[in-house]
Amino acid sequence: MDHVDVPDTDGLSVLEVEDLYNAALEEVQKACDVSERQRCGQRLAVIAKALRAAKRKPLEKTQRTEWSAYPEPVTLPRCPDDARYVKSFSTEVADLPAAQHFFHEYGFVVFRDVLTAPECEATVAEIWRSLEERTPGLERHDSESWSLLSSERYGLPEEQAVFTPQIVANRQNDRVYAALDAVLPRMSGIEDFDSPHPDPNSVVVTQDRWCIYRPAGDDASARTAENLHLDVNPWTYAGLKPTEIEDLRYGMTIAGDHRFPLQDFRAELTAVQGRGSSTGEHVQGVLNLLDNLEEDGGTRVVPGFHRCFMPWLRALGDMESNLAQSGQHDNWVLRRAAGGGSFKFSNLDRIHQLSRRIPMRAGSFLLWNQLLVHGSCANNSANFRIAQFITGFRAGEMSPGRSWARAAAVQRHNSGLLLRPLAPHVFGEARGTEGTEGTAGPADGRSFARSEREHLAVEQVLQTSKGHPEAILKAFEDFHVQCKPLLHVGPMKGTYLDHAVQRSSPSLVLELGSYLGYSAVRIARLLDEGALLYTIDENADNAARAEAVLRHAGLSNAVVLHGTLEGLQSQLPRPVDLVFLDHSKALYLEEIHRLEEWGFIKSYKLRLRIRPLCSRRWSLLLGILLGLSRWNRTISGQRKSTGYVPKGIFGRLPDRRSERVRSWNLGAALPAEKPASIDLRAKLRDWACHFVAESSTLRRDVTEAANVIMKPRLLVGSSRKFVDFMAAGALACGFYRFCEFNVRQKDADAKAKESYRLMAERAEQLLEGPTREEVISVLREAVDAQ
Ligand SMILES: C[S@@+](CC[C@H](N)C(=O)[O-])C[C@H]1O[C@@H](n2cnc3c(N)ncnc32)[C@H](O)[C@@H]1O
Repeated sequence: MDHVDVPDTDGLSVLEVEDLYNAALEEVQKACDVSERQRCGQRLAVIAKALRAAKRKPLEKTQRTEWSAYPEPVTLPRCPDDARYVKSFSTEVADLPAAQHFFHEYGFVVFRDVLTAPECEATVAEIWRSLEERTPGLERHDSESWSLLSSERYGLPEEQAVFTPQIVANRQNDRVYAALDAVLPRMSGIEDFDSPHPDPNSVVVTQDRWCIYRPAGDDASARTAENLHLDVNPWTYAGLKPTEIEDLRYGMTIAGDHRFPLQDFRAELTAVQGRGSSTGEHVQGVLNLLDNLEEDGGTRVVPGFHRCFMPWLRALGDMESNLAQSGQHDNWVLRRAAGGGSFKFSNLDRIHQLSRRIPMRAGSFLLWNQLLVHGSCANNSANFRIAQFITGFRAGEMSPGRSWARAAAVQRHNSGLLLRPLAPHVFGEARGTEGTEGTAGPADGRSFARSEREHLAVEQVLQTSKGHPEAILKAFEDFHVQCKPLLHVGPMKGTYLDHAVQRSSPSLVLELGSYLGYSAVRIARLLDEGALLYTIDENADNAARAEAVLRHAGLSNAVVLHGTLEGLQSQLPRPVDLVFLDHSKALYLEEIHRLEEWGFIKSYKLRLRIRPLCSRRWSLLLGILLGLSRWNRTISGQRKSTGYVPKGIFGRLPDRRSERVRSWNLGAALPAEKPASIDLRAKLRDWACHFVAESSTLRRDVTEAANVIMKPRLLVGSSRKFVDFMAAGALACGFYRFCEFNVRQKDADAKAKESYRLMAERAEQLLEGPTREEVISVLREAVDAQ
């Protein structure tokens, strides 16, 4: 492990450690290579631990004078049939007015029978399963092993949001939705509501986690810490401090730290800015999974605090005088990402006397106004306390950009899980273009399958570029690097496209594959007066987007048509002076024949997209080196190109068919040993002809990772190093697959690891004597033949 420079935090205030933490987090986000990121991540982990320790220091005194701003103590109404529980309401329509009245009065309300007993049991079982998997030795029925359950972190799991089947199902539960809908403030109609959610008043559920308090009885060390707080930065909420909530992209940007891809889901609660009311923009909630009595520990609230929020805040003064000071333990604000924060109350503050525990039955759903001070009490009983957190807000609160990014992120995390009819409301519906990977739910679920990246990209381009072609190109390129990879030709190959246009000064250009209009803008901006570009795309959404982009660029010399060459040929003028084929590689050859046959091209020079990038020799190398080819598979009867799989040196990938997009089984597809019958020479020539330099569509971090491995080899420049290039390519691909499947998606198919092992093995084989010599000789021959 590299040396990690960690500051000494002893004697620092919570605020000072918090500042160190924020700086360290920023460093992780800025780290530009894997090892730096790892080093910064280790440093961050140490500081995070110090911050947790600093926050746990005993609170000693309080000097607050704003007590007069607190609400009057109350006695809460109890359930008529069992006074051990707080009064509750059903989610039946007839019961809702009374529930709403209660909510406005006290700032919280309990809905009963929201989850059925089997749903509670399934959720509890899922939580146990997850705990047992991550805690060796823990067994739910073995009370001896319960000591392995940590009471740190308030009984919360490490991840900031959980995506397991029942947890996700509960987020889409009809009664959960009805309860949230009943108490959230409604939004008035919003013009041009451009959001993946069907309606501004759709209830969006937050992606949260669960908690478990083990029976602690008299064992103080097993109890979770008690606390009272607000999950909002009061000054931001009141508009006295800025919020960056609309900049949240939920881990969808490269800049977003992939180690904390879920932190934005937290920030969306803590960085809320109110719209002038004390109703609270969000409601927070606890879905109670076991009967929970007073002594079992769990949520408590300060009834009525929401109505005192503004006077209390005024009494506090400005935010700067409420930051924790060194050596002083008091009520204080903890600043968090995006201008958000939370407010912690000292253990000596009188507000503790005003708090009330909310005992409730299993299946009940407790909701409270986010402006209500709340927290938890320790479990002193012989029972478990287990609950799922679900909070909600109205979709209309989010700008379209944030809303689309959120829907796409949730879609990614929900991958493969059952989606119900409420999914478009609670998660948003990320629609997108053909050819993107899908995660469609089963028959009863709504389609929630497509990527939204094209939608987001065009939206960003239209918003950020001022209608100048160069600015538009730059906006696409920025989106590709900073947000999500696009399929556009990109600036590097685009330069060669520019040269081709400038060299031939065409009067009529035909482009197959408009996509979002990037290459069309490139071409059209260079055309002479009177010249025309026809660009066609078989995807209607893409054709419309390209049209919008070209209009935004003010390029009236480009005509966008929806359809294929075959369908549109009668409408297209001919002959053309330049054709840019950029639609489907599998179609190139037959389309060229058609173009000839139908009189579009009389004579031609064929330029492979990669060719101008480098000399012939280097293009050959690059093709082999990348060793990447689209792997066609059949999904629902349609051939789709779903990703990049390295073609193994010793075997061709069979056309494997699988319903599960993620189960790329390279390991099984490639034989571990070199088959005796393989014609290596033919194969290498085959590669030389078939390479497709798709680097523009690979993720930036992947190409970067590949470059780190390949660059030193490329610099050598000797033909003997070809094999090293190939081995490096295999390693880079294996590395990518390893990252993609095992780091970004923790629960991904274990076969990915196996495939990485095989790729590494293959790289080794390439470096061995006889194979190496054979490959070198064939490569020389192939280069000479070019
Ligand atoms: C690689 S993208 C084109 C990128 C674009 N030229 C650019 O650089 O901005 C491929 C596009 O071809 C379209 N496409 C695929 N098959 C097609 C076909 N047979 N006819 C027309 N368009 C097709 C897809 O819908 C997609 O939008």
